[in-house]
Parts: sequence; structure tokens; C-alpha cells
Amino acid sequence: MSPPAPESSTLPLTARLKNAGSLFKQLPGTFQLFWRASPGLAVLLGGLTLVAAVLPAAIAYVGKLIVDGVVAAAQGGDEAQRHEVLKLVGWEFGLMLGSTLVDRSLALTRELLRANLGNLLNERILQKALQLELRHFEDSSTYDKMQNARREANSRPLSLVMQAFTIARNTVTLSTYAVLLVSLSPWSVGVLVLASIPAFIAEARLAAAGFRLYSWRAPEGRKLNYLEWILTRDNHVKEVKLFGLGPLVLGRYRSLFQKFFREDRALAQRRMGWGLGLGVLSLGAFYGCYAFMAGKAASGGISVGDMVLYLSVFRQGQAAFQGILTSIGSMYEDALFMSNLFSYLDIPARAEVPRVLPAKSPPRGRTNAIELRDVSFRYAGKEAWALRGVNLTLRPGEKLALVGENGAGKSTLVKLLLRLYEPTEGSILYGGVDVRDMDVEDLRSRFGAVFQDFVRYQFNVAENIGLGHVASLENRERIIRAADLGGASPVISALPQQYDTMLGGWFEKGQELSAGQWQKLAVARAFMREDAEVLILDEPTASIDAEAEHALFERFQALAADRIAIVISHRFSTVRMADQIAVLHNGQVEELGSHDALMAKDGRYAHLFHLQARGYRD
Ligand SMILES: Nc1ncnc2c1ncn2[C@@H]1O[C@H](COP(=O)(O)OP(=O)(O)OP(=O)(O)O)[C@@H](O)[C@H]1O
Repeated sequence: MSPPAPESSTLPLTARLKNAGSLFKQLPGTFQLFWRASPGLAVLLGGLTLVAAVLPAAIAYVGKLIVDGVVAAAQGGDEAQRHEVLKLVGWEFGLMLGSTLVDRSLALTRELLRANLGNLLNERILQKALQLELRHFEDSSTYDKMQNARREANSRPLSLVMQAFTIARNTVTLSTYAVLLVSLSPWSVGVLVLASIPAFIAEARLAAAGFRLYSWRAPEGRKLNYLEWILTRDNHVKEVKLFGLGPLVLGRYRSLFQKFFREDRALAQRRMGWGLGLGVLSLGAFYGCYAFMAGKAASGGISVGDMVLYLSVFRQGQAAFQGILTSIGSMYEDALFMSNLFSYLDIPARAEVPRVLPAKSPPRGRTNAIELRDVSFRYAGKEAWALRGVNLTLRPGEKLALVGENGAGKSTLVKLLLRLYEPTEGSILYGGVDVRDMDVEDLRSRFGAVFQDFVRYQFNVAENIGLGHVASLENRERIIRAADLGGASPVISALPQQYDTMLGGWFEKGQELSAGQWQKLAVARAFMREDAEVLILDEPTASIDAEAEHALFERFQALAADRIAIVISHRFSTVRMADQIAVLHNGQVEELGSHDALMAKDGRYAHLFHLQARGYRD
């Protein structure tokens, strides 16, 4: 793993300043989010922070008055002086109570804000995921950004805001201390500042190193999760056991983990080294000043109360200053994470927006033809064409079968039709309208589809089917109709709670189904779209037995009567029923025609058909 960016210490000063500047650009955006999460809590947090900022100086000053009062009373004071001291102690008690109350309220406000802000952001991240295109999910850098954003959403934004508040609070506290200290010893204020500057530089550099470490790690972090997933998911366990993969996967997991540990340890050691060195420096500064003030008090130059005030203010002042520096360091780290989050939220998802406004919309009904004009497509970052110069026309009511070896481009063609991708060259017309000029939701609502890798929703049966037409999720009659059409009814009636049976093994009382049974539900889901104009079945029969397949296709023929239907299948008994068969080879349409025409042609189709027929006979 090689670092993608040079160490910030090797960058020229101007570049480093620019880096720092761009980091603080994240502040307004973060504060906006913070405000939106809860304006009331934000105001409360601001108010409480201000009160918390001035209390320490007040407490220290009352402390000084108490000591001076005690010394005076001890040197022959009267009853009134003693009474005055007790009154001052009462004051300090009151201030301390106030301080405790404010601190507790701050903690509570922070927790409430954490929940609000975390929710707001998680929702935004998920909303963005909905807008992204398929290609974004297949691009590992976008995927990493999303994972990073999700991982940090609950902590980073709040942390950035809290650090900013801490800086404000400590700055106010320090100003009140400075007022108290300057009258006693102006130069000690200077010492306080000077002794802390090296700490600031070290903090900023280590924070940047920490961020770089975590961002390089994003891809490897995913690998770690993946290895964990292999060992803990139900659908992997058979292969893990059969092939004895446990030790191998665990070994890889362990070595990745150890690599992470070594990096963390190195960073922690650097932090500790710097922390120790700088801690000694500030301790030295403190005791130097202390000795000076003690000498001054001993010689009567200042009162004992002054010295006590000096001591507590100086020590707390140093802590407050250190607090500011640490906060700046953490802010730097948080801001880097925020820049990752904002860059994820800003990913343009242009392709799903129609090219023209208002979007064009061909008439509804089953009258639209689909035309592919010289369509070519290449996956991002790939040299080879997945589809090359494809020309096809599908008139309403026509059934098209796509055949071809694995990797020929059949599923890619379907993805283009659904506008999950755009053609690299050429165009696809739906009812005479380029699909890029249509609203994607309008386009997709006209399709019913069963994908090769259909989803097994860990929901109940009714939902598994109803999701095909979200508006009808509660429409049991329609769901039952779709189940009948998909051939899923017998499976469902054998389940303990029929349509209300929870499915899958993830949640309690979930019933696991066989691959073919799941597939029947997926087919039923596609049939929920009763008014679909096009039906796509991408290898819908792969896990279905021969009898069920025959039944499905009879129903399918009837249902698809006046719709366009596209079937991808490796079973020629299915394929031959189509009006047109397109034989894809290396992304090109090599043969096109009816079963009879292609058999007569005696080309690739006839060859494949004979091969399969022989297989059945033997
Ligand atoms: N997401 C992707 N990114 C990059 N290349 C891809 C992607 N999906 C498919 N390909 C490539 O595009 C080509 C066509 O794949 P496609 O999935 O369309 O084949 P197919 O005909 O549906 O195959 P199968 O019968 O195995 O389902 C293949 O060479 C494949 O490697």
C-alpha cells in the first residue's frame, strides 16, 4: 500500500496553507447541517458553552478572595472577617454547583444533537445512494467514499462542531484568565503561549497522518469486511466447509488485521513521543513561572491569594490552551472526513436526468416499439466492447429470445434497455423517443423484469411479491393474482402463515425457501406490474424444474400476448417459442430470425440447438 499523496511536511508552505484553508471550508457546510438537525438544541448548546466559558475565571477569582480573606482573618481578624470568608465559600459552592449543572446540560445537549445529526446525515447518505447509478456502485472509489461516509456519519460532523465550540469556549476562558493574569505578570502570558506552539504543530501533523492512514485503508478495510462476511454468512458456509477455506480466509484476515495494527501502533507511538516531549516542555515552563511567583509571594511582593490565583489560572490556562490546540488538530481530521462526505454527497448523478426538459413520454398502452440503432457499449475502464453495433427492432406483441454463450452481452443489453447504463455509441428508441429523453422512472415503470440475480428480500411473502408494484403493496388480491401467474401459489399455500410467512434466515421465524421457490416469487413480483408494456425474463427458469418451466411459459405466452417480451435463456425448448431469436456472439448479433429460419440457416443457432437436443436424448 503506497501513500497516494506526499507527506504534508514535504509540501511547500503555500501548498500546506492552501490545504489547511480548504479544510476550514468544510465548516460552513457542517454548521449548516448542525443547524438543520435541530435549531433549538444548537442555540442551547451555544448559550451553555458561553456560560461554561466564563465560570472558571469567576471560580478562580472567588478562590483568591477566600485565601486572602483567610490569611487576613488568621492574622487577627474579627468575627466580621470570618463571616465574610464563609460567605465567599458559599459563593464558590454556588458557582461550582452552577458549573456542574452547566457541564451536565452540555453533555445531554450533545447527546441529543448526536442522535439528530446522525439521523439527518444517514438519511442523506442513503438518499444519495438512491440517486446514484449502477456504474457508481461498480466503481470502487465511489464505493469507498460511501462506506467511509456511512462509517463516520454518526461521529465526525458532531465532533467537528463540538471542537469549534470547544475552541470558542476555551478562547473566552483564556481571555478572562488573561485579564486576571496580565495584572499579576504580563510576561507569563507570553510564556504560556510560546510553550504551547510546538504542540499545535505536532497535533496538526499527526492528525493529517491519521487521516491519510484511514483513507488509504478504505479499500483494504472493505477487504477485511469481505473476509469476515465469507466466514459468517449462511450462504457461504457450505463451500467454506467443503473446500476447507476457514484457515485460509482466517489467515488472510489475520495478516490484514496485523498490518492495520502495526500502522496504528506506529502512529500511536509517534503521538506518544511528541506528547511526552511537549508535555515536559510545558511542565518546565509552568514550574519556571511558579518558582518566580512563589519567590515573589515569599518576599511579600504579592499576596498569598494572588499566588494561589496565579497558580490555578496558569495551570488551567495552560490546559485551556492545550485544549484549543488539540481541538484544532481534531478539527483538521474531522474536516478531512467531512470533505470526503461532502464529495460523496456532491457526486453528480447526471445520467438519470433526462436530456431534454420537459422529458418526453411516449403514449401509455401496448403500442410502443423498441428500436436499438447501432448500439455499442463498453464498461468504464474496459477495452473490450460488451456490445458492438447491435440493431434490433421489437414491435408491440413480439417476443424476442436472446441466446449466446456466457459473457456474450445478453444481460448488458437488458441493462441498457432499462437505462441502468447509457449506450457508448448509438441509441435506443422507445416508442420513437430516445430513452435518454425520457424520465427514467417513466421508462422503468413500463417494464416488468426478473433478473438473473434477483433479490431474496428478507420480508414476508406478500411483500416479496408486492414490491413489484409498490403502490399495490397492500393490495392482497393483486398479490394473489401475481402469485398465481408466477406459479408461486402452491409454494405459498404450503407455508405456515401463507402470505404472511416471514422469509429468509436473517430474522426470527424466517422460513428458508429453495432456489426454485425463491425464483417463483421473483417471477410473481414481475407479474405485479399488470400494466407493464414490456416483460423481461433473464434466465427465469434456471432453478425451476421442467414441469414448472413449461407451465410458466404457457402462462407467460398468454400474459405477454400483446406486450413485448424479452427472454434470455440457455434452454432451447423455451427459446424456440419466441418470434425472433437473436444469437449474440462477442457482443454482436450474429444471427437473427425465427427458430425455423435459423434452423434452416444451419449456423451457430442450429449447432447449439442440436448439441442440446443430443444432450437430452443421450
Ligand atoms: N459490471 C461490469 N463491469 C465490467 N465488465 C462487465 C460488467 N458486467 C459484465 N461485464 C463484461 O461484459 C461482457 C458481457 O457480459 P454480460 O453479463 O452481458 O454477458 P451475458 O451474455 O449476460 O452472460 P451470462 O450468460 O453469463 O449471463 C462480459 O465480457 C463481461 O465480462
